Amino acid sequence: MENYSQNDSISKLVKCKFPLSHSPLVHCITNEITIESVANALLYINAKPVMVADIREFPELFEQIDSLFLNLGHISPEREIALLEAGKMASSMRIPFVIDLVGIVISKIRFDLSKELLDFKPTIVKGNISEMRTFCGLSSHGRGVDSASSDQSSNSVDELMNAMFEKAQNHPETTFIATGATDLIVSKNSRLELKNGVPELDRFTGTGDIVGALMTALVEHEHDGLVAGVAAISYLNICAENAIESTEGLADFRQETLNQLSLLINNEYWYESIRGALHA
Ligand SMILES: Nc1ncnc2c1ncn2[C@@H]1O[C@H](COP(=O)(O)OP(=O)(O)OP(=O)(O)O)[C@@H](O)[C@H]1O
Ligand SMILES: Cc1ncsc1CCO
Ligand SMILES: [Mg+2]
Repeated sequence: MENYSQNDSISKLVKCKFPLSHSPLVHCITNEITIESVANALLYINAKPVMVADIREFPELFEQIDSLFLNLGHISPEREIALLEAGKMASSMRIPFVIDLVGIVISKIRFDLSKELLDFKPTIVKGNISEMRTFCGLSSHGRGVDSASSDQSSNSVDELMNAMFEKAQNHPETTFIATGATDLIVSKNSRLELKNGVPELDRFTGTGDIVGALMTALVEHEHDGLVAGVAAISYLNICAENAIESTEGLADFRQETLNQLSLLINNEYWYESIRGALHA
């Protein structure tokens, strides 16, 4: 395994992702708690958000969108129907889409829904480390929508990386991503760890939703979930590293992290700050 210093091969992967060469129209079915932050985060990186949950509009809307974000954060019977219908349509129309496993540790309803959505061959399935452990059938200490520090020990992270790699062998079209102090990005042929970010990212709500939406903006028609995942996580986490330098208090930190989403683009060499390791 390579070390966690700035890593040339990872940097080369993501170099081309920012700034976006066009403004992709990103359809989000997401939770009401963070929906405004998610929409603005997409606008700050020059993508176009559109939040639509009424399935009657899907046939026309799906002719217009470039990618789709399906977030399980606040489900209801109607939302469940919309998530499944959207996954089915994206799959049949070959529109890249991302599933965010928010709160999957809470109930069997969310767990079963995530498995149904997996059948539609998403480009990316992501969650925090505890959520991804539940999804992979491992024990998990997650509470509500947050991950547990006990799931972040190096043994637990190694165990999760192996479980995700096994999943990827059975689902070769999908990239599996677990976020936390260490982020794991796994596809059929690749395993990566990323180490940017600051612990305060776990202290305001919506960072997971935002990073999920950012990767949705970056998936392209060749459905490259791995590169989109690495670029989105690294970009947000380096924004947060910049923000922590100049702020005090969580509300200011939140504001400045979001502000940095629109500013870091101006640094042509932002990707040189990525710390990661690529497993052979
Ligand atoms: N302790 C940490 N150190 C560094 N970066 C972190 C840490 N915890 C989370 N992050 C970063 O914050 C972002 C969100 O990850 P996190 O695992 O908190 O998502 P989540 O729990 O799904 O978020 P949400 O609060 O929206 O539910 C990711 O980019 C991740 O790399
Ligand atoms: C707090 C919370 N509860 C359901 S979704 C959500 C936002 C974080 O994803
Ligand atoms: Mg969190």
